[in-house]
Amino acid sequence: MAELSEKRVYQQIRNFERAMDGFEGHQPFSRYLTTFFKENKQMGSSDRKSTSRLCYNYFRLGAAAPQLSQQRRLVLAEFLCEKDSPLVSLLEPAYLEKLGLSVGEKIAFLESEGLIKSEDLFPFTAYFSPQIDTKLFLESQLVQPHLYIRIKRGKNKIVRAILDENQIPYHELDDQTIALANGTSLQRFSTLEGLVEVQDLSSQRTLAFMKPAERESWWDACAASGGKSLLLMDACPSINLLVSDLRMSILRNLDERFDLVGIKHYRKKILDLTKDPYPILGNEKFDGVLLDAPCTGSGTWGRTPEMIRQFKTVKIEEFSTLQKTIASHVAGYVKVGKPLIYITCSIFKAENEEVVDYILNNLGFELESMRCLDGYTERADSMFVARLIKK
Ligand SMILES: C[S@@+](CC[C@H](N)C(=O)[O-])C[C@H]1O[C@@H](n2cnc3c(N)ncnc32)[C@H](O)[C@@H]1O
Repeated sequence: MAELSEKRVYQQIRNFERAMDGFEGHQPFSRYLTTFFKENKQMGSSDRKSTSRLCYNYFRLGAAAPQLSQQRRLVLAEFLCEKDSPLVSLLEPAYLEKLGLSVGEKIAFLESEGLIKSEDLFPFTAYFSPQIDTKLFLESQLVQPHLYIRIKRGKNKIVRAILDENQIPYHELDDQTIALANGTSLQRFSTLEGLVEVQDLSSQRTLAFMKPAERESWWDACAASGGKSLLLMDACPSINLLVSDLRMSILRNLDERFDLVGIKHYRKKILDLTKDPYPILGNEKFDGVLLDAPCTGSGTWGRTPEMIRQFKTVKIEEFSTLQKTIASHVAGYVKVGKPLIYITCSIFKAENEEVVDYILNNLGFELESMRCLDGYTERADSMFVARLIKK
């Protein structure tokens, strides 16, 4: 390797170490990195890119190879995540010929060398929902997910024209779903405003479980910035919708997004569903209730791999208890014969099947269908969705 590029690799490692040293885990790493770059104006765009790449690859190693130094772990992370790596070339040239192997083959190689245990890449496999394919899931954690967008109904042609005109590469999954390279910045294209929503593939697929009908009344009980509500209203704009969340500030973004796509008629309430909502909702009943519950988010950590080393498993039971409490407070608001749609972006059984069991055994529902949406096979998030019918 040439002198200059050797120097450059060591510089990249120093930048990586500085960025990692300052990260205390109190905020998402992406937000921390933005501040870090602002405070380090001497770093040019290629420095920022390489620092970001090395840090994210490092996080993707999860808890694997704890016996090694940070720098050795970084070499393994680069080896697992990249097909081409100046850092591997310099520090572990013996691995070079194996860089082009598939992720699964590379994991097997490092295991055979006694350097990692594959389950340490994501050390919570014992908690998985039974439908999760552990091997595929572990491999997927080493690959950056795609950015998915949902196209507003009927706007496919114009959106494709805008993407083509601006030479943005994309892959079309169907009329409304497009995959883009992660990091594609769509904010630059104001003509796309109101025509597309950033929404992960699995999140889009929850619509198949909603099956709304014209003019029905629906309640999105944990609406946040409105991802699921927008999906529902796009499919069936005549729905009479109530959205609620813990605080008004959480729903502010929903208002803006609804305004952009022209949704004007909806009701909004502040509800803490650890408490009985009767004082606010009274005897109202809905044709459909969406419960997109607060959860660990474990199905989305391919986008935030820093979570793997921060996460404490006691959280799983805490969320499971919260989910059951919230479910018990929304259950009474579903009309007989109508659905409660229970959704999480978790891959943990205690937040998924166990909560469904609780609902079935205690809250007067029968199960129509449930599924782990295995986004890990399509460079997407993984989610869980169940459609339960009120008896
Ligand atoms: C997974 S997010 C919802 C995402 C949203 N449905 C979407 O598609 O964009 C879960 C939401 O539950 C809300 N939440 C958490 N605890 C709650 C509680 N006790 N009562 C009501 N909502 C709660 C959170 O504020 C958060 O916005």
